Amino acid sequence: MISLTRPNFLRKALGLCQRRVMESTLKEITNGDSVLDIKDKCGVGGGVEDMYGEDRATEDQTITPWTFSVASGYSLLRDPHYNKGLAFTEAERDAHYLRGLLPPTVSSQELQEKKVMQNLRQYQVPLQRYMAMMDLQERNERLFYKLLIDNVEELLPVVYTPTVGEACQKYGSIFRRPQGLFISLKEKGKILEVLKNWPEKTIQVIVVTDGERILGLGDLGCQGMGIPVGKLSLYTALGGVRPSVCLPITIDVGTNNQKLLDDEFYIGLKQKRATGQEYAELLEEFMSAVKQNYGEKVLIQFEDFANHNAFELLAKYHTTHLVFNDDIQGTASVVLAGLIASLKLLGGTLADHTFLFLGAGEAGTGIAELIALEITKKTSVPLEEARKKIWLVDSKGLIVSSRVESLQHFKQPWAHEHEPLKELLDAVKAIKPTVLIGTSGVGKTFTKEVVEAMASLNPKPLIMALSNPTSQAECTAEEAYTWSKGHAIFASGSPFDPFEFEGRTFVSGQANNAYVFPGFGLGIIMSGTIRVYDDMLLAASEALAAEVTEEDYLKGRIYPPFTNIRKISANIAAAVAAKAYELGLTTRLPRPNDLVKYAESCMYTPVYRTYH
Ligand SMILES: O=C([O-])CC(=O)C(=O)O
Ligand SMILES: [Mg+2]
Repeated sequence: MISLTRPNFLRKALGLCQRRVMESTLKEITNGDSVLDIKDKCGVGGGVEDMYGEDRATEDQTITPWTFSVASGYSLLRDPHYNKGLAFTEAERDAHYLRGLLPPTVSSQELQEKKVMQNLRQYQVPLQRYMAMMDLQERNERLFYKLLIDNVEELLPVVYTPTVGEACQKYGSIFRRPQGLFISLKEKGKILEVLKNWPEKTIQVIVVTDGERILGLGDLGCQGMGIPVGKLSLYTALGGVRPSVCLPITIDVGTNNQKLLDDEFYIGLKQKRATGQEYAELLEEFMSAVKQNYGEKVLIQFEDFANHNAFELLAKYHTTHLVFNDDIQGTASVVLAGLIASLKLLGGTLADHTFLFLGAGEAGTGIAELIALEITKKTSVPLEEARKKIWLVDSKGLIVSSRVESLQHFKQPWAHEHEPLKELLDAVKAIKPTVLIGTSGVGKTFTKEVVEAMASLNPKPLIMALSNPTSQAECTAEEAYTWSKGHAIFASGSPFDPFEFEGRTFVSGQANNAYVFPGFGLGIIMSGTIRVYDDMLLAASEALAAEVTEEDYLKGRIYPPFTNIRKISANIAAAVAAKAYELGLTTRLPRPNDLVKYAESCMYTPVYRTYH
């Protein structure tokens, strides 16, 4: 097996030369002469795709002297990309020097899957399951993804919210092997070099955090790394983006979390967060280095930045880079999908409803803006008017015009005429919303009184408790159904088990951005889209809403089950790509005729490959 440590052109060269290389003794080829040698022998030229210092245009750039070799024997068993454990066939054991390194039995991937699932289920503590899954990812990547894809409903809460939240909180203590790239203030001036230390040269998606607002858990500094790692494993499992093109990154500018600063096991910089110019300069260096190293078409997903930086980074880079903020845009797209779907149960159009948010940060204002945009697209109502159907409450109370001077800029469009109100309950009574959405990051804020008030105002109140993880949910599924006497339509950011109330089983939906970002990213990558536009988010929302079936509605859910997520992702990818083609933002030309089929054909599958 050729291990994956080579530049783009080498990949091509290898395709042609693999046999010749395999036939010659296992030789290590370093950069420079021997690499060029291979290129010559294979007749593969350099050119515009070749950005790793092997052509004239980039010859003044420094490079990392990665080597590649044919993995076999002991090292093959320890290479997570190629290891198959007991599933190596007799022929492979002969051809790859594995005899004696494995016990005699040969298992199928299915049997391995059954065994690992059995083992996982024996762990009672969610964090133990998380650690077992991370170990599997480190040991046998394909088996990890096979498990995740085949058992998505069961394993999503393990590798993603809520357990990933606890994992980040304890990341220092459970740390075994580094995952992803850490870029700290110490690397200032050297970020391009750091990127070159990553063994993969073709990267299509980066998820990056600075750890300042991890889920609803606050500043977890460098330990936020669990989030980019988890999000990218969903890119692969749910969206079919190959693991080798995914790169998790944590930018460490310090932390203001005193508990972490005092923790002897903390893995990050032990200093207060850098802000202002120092922060902006590091981010600027990062953004340019990414573009320089990976080109225009790498998707950079911002994740779990604090409000001020999240909005600023998106505003600053959306015209020059392929960027997407999951918490602002991904969450908005998923919630809008749920709202569109819920109209079948609630009746009317979006414009007929009144929305009240608790929380006016990234998710709250992002969702609010996308709802307003959808209303303007569907009616002739101008944006300003559409916004008036949407109200937000922040930690100081209802956002109203008398507060406008003191509001952060992203809240200002929501400052409508109204008397000031401090409490959510008062706002519910005064505004009379049909839809209540929690995006505050603060748990237990949809109290019994609030839910009862919603139920007294509406025959079917729509209640979304979006904050993550479960501990931060504004209310639980049980509370929403019980307090509304079974009338609420409920969705939450983290999963809740089905709940039985007065003989009826309610299955709530998980309004989590995980429904959209994997398919959204796939659509962008497969079409070679170079910028993200809001219309693409709307297309994703409509594609997701279209996946909700009668059967789902009967159970009271406004999202489809995650079991079908690969098909859903292909449809979202196709809808996003179709919109990008329509807007002229794509570079993969000509446009494939059947975008759904094309999306499916691009998707990574984790079945074992046969090694010759
Ligand atoms: O990660 C999740 O579950 C959803 C999300 O982006 C967040 O809560 O920040
Ligand atoms: Mg997030």
